Amino acid sequence: MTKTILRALAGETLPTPPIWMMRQAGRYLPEYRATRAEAGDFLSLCYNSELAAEVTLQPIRRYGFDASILFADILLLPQALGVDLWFVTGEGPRMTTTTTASELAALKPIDAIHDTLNPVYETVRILRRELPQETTLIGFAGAPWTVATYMIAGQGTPDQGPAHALKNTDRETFKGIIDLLTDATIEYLCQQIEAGAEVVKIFDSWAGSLQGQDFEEFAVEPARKITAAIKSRHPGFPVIAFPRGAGERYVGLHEKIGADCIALDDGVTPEWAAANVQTGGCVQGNLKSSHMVTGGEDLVRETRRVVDALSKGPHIFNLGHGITPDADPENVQLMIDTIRNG
Ligand SMILES: Cc1c2[nH]c(c1CCC(=O)O)Cc1[nH]c(c(CCC(=O)O)c1C)Cc1[nH]c(c(CCC(=O)O)c1C)Cc1[nH]c(c(C)c1CCC(=O)O)C2
Repeated sequence: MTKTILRALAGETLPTPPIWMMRQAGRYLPEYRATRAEAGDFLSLCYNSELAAEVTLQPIRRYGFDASILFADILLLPQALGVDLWFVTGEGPRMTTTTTASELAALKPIDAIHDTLNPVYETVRILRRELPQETTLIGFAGAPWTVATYMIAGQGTPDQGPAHALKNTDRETFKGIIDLLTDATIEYLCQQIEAGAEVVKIFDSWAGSLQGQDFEEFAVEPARKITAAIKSRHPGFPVIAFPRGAGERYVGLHEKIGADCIALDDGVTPEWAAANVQTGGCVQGNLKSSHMVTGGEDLVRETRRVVDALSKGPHIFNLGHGITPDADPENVQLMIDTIRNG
């Protein structure tokens, strides 16, 4: 029997939506913290295929989610292109910046990325052997714009200011970065697919800060190119696009990007999404992740609200963004019970 997530992605309306959560393998789980300590640090965990597979499996064992997402990070790709990457505890990622034509030219050729990323493909192979038969394996990459915002600033920024500045002052170099990331992402995702990923998701966490034509050119168009290349090499292969913060621009995105599913953040209501986005195909989302911290009746009510609002079309239940380290694991169970038992 076809796995539930693949059925939803193919456009089927299911009586109970399949469930997974962004960042489901993460610091809110004691077993994750233990394995991360064993690995030493976050990046060592990403490149240790056995341990990365182990943390991917932990939330599947604990909760029986319908899908698991490969444990890795969107910033491994720029690292594979030759950028220095490290994580500062309590602050987040840091990397050497790429802001000039010569720095762009000094990056490694796309063919070389697999030397660094091979352990990620090995994680995928291990997972396909070890996941329960009914669990779908999702691979992923960052969208070019979101990855570029980190490469240009050298860190996370509240408003992606440095990337917007480069876009406006040296458009040629900026476009060169986007084009390189687009092509590299295609190769990266295709290797994940060949290793056994059954769906891929493109994370564009900062899509919402692109305005007007920039949104079309640097959020929609790269996602469209990546999706088209994947589907030309692997006909019918399902793709989820997550242009976070798209707001009203979520309308029509299935068609524009060619994706099978559009993932929704919590900036739109599920009722609005049912009327305006789900009409184009499967949607994923969009419970506020703060309910995993606060729990209680609000969690139950809002979970039911998302399920009910999106029940008339293809829907994969998820949060609007990743679960946070302060979430209570019991609230995750309450959410799942609410979805599965009404
Ligand atoms: C912007 C971004 C990154 N990484 C990612 C994004 C896009 C999605 C989003 O907006 O959340 C995506 C990502 N990061 C991670 C995954 C694995 C799959 C999953 O569990 O969803 C995925 C899909 C693991 C991770 N990536 C990171 C962690 C926490 C690592 C740890 O300290 O153990 C995990 C589980 C670290 C990370 N990685 C990144 C940041 C900014 C941080 C630090 C912030 C934080 O600490 O939460 C870059």
